[in-house]
Amino acid sequence: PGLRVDPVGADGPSADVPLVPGGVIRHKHGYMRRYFFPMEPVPVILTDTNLVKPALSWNLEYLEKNLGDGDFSVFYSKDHKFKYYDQAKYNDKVVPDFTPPMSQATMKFSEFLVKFRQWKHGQPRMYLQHPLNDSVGKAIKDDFLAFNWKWLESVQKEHNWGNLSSNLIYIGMEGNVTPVHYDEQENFFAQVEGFKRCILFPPETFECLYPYPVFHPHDRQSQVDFDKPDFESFPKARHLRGFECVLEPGDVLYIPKYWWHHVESLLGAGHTTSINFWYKSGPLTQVEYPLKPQRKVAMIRNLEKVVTEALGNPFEVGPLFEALALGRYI
Ligand SMILES: CCC[C@@H](CC(=O)O)C(=O)C(=O)O
Ligand SMILES: [Zn+2]
Repeated sequence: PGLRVDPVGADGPSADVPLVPGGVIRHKHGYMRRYFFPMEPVPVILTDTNLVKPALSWNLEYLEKNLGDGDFSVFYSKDHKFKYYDQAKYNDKVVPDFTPPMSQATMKFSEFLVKFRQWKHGQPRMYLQHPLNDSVGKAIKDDFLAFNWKWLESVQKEHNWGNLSSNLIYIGMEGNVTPVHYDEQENFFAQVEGFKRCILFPPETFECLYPYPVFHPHDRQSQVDFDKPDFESFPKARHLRGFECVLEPGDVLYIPKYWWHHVESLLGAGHTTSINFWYKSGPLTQVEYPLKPQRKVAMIRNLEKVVTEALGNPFEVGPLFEALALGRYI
């Protein structure tokens, strides 16, 4: 449903090219949305880790049979974008006109599957995102225990990472997008079913992606809309250059802490299933100079928090930093 001839498709009109305002780019497995910035290939995709090898049999039927009858968190979005927001930061005094861009429901996996399978184009899209916890059935537990933990633990030790904080399973519709954002944890992102395009930008891209203020519900998310960029408000977005790859089942992508990433499920390629492995960072090593960009982003976040708390009002933060910098540092 929803796949129609699109005259602006990369290779000209052909059956089943999805109708996307900005046009699409054909990929061997489906279609990718076209964006305004240049990209080069991600240099390294891990294809032989066997990290989630047992999960390569996790098709929807297997999951329905074995995931158990726990509750699952499912997000709904009126468009293709599932932009994360922190419910806890949703404070109408700080952000008076904030409207959550997606809604969340909790349901049994079987209920999710029924809705997921009968989805019609034009209805709100769905994205199941839930921690793998011990409510899952025995078969899933056994598969999970058979993940390549030995390799993962060797990496964790070698890089002095903290503990594994969570494994989330993601089941998305083709064409779903998680807009560009960064996380504060190291992430091994494993693709299980379907094809996911990941676009990465290094941490120093902070100034071209204009993240929301730390107290905003969209903290860590970029204000730049890749489908409709506002170059007036965010002029440096013109300088964006990304790294892209399309993950296939069995591929693992290392998304380092503070690296920006945009993730989309290829159009015309069926649903996607992914599992991520988020690690807390290890103990702070002593500061080394020159400061790494990650360290500067962490510093900016701390400054925003301290100054916002001290001023007691997020709207005074801008004027204070202007008074501090204009004519003195800029
Ligand atoms: C909720 C976000 C999940 C994932 C993106 C995706 O697969 O859609 C991601 O951003 C991450 O694993 O950090
Ligand atoms: Zn992320």
